[in-house]
Amino acid sequence: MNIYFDENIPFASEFFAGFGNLKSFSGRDVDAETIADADVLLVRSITRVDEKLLSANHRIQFVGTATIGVDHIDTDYLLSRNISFASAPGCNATSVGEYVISALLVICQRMQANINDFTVGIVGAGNTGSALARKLAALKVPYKLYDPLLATTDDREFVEFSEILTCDAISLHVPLTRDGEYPTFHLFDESVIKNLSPQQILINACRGEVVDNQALLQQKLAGGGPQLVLDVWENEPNVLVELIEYCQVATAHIAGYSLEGKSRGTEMLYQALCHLTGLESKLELHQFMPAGDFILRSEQTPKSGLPATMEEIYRRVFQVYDVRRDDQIFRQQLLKKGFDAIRKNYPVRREFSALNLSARDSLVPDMLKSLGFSIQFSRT
Ligand SMILES: NC(=O)C1=CN([C@@H]2O[C@H](COP(=O)(O)OP(=O)(O)OC[C@H]3O[C@@H](n4cnc5c(N)ncnc54)[C@H](O)[C@@H]3O)[C@@H](O)[C@H]2O)C=CC1
Ligand SMILES: O=C(O)C(=O)[C@H](O)COP(=O)(O)O
Repeated sequence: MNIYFDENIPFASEFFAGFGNLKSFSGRDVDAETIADADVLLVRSITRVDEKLLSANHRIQFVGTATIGVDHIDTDYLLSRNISFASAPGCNATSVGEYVISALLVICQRMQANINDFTVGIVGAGNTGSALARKLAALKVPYKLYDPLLATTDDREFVEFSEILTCDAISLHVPLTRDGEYPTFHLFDESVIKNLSPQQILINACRGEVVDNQALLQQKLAGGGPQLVLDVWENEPNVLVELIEYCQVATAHIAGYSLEGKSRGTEMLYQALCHLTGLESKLELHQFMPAGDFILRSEQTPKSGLPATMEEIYRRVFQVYDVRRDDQIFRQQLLKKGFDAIRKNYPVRREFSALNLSARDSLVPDMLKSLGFSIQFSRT
């Protein structure tokens, strides 16, 4: 069996060597000829899988994407050729939630605001939106959910889109869709954006095309528009460079790039391929995952003035993930190295759960635990 995989899929060799011959490719450059003899194709979000890519291949049985989003896959075409398909729903949802929490704390610190005074509007209440909601709940930050597709079947309380637009921060967690009753392409178009005030925060960590980037830029040039946290951009890798200087946080589509998040995607495809081939699923991610290794550097501690408990939250969140690192890399390296190179060389980032703390070392162990950190509550 020939297994072709994107070179940016972590632990691909560890998980898939048992299935046959492994060959890696560059996700942006792969073409029909390269994968003509693939039985299995494993991609990430930058590879469009469609008739053009698979036209020269008459043997492929399985396509997997180690991502949550599937907007790069022509699933109708796969179905028409009876090719099995799997994605990795939820694999990096925690990572996205932690990205948004880190970004909100950075902005609160800059504004000298208290995160508990914010209400966060979450657009899309699936895996990533819910991961964020759980972390906000842990911090006792009020939030509202908008998801018209879930509203009729889900027990949680939902609000109208218009109510979301009044929130202090709005965080987007929808798939990119162009059809159906609730398409998300340019859900935030000029008419929506122009009604957001400069005091509001707009966070996009789903797909760039959900927000009209030109309309954002025009609002910013006119002196208006919300404060921006942009992880995703229209037309990646060719982003609207002029918009970057207007962002509080700007990053290279890495919200989901924790080592755990990316690797869970690989593990989920392994499980799907085991299922398809009838092979017993013996490998588990924890066999390959290194221990977390965190050193708390003095510059990561927040400025004083916060309540001690909140200071502890800032300290621990930034100890594991400070989004300013990725913002700085993006601003410094985008023009010199390019969008894809920043993503390819992404430094190892762990999730909050990789930091093991003793309850005795913390002022707020319960809150940190609910936020996702590993806390040992010992009796002695
Ligand atoms: N920046 C990054 O690194 C990452 C980005 N993503 C993106 O985030 C998207 C969402 O991920 P998940 O939450 O895991 O997906 P999900 O499928 O679990 O949840 C998406 C939710 O959005 C809702 N939805 C669909 N259309 C909507 C609309 N018009 N208005 C409001 N809600 C709507 C759906 O009903 C669903 O509940 C993915 O499709 C992917 O494109 C995902 C992971 C990482
Ligand atoms: O899972 C998703 O959906 C994402 O957006 C991924 O984090 C994107 O990562 P790449 O597939 O582009 O490496």
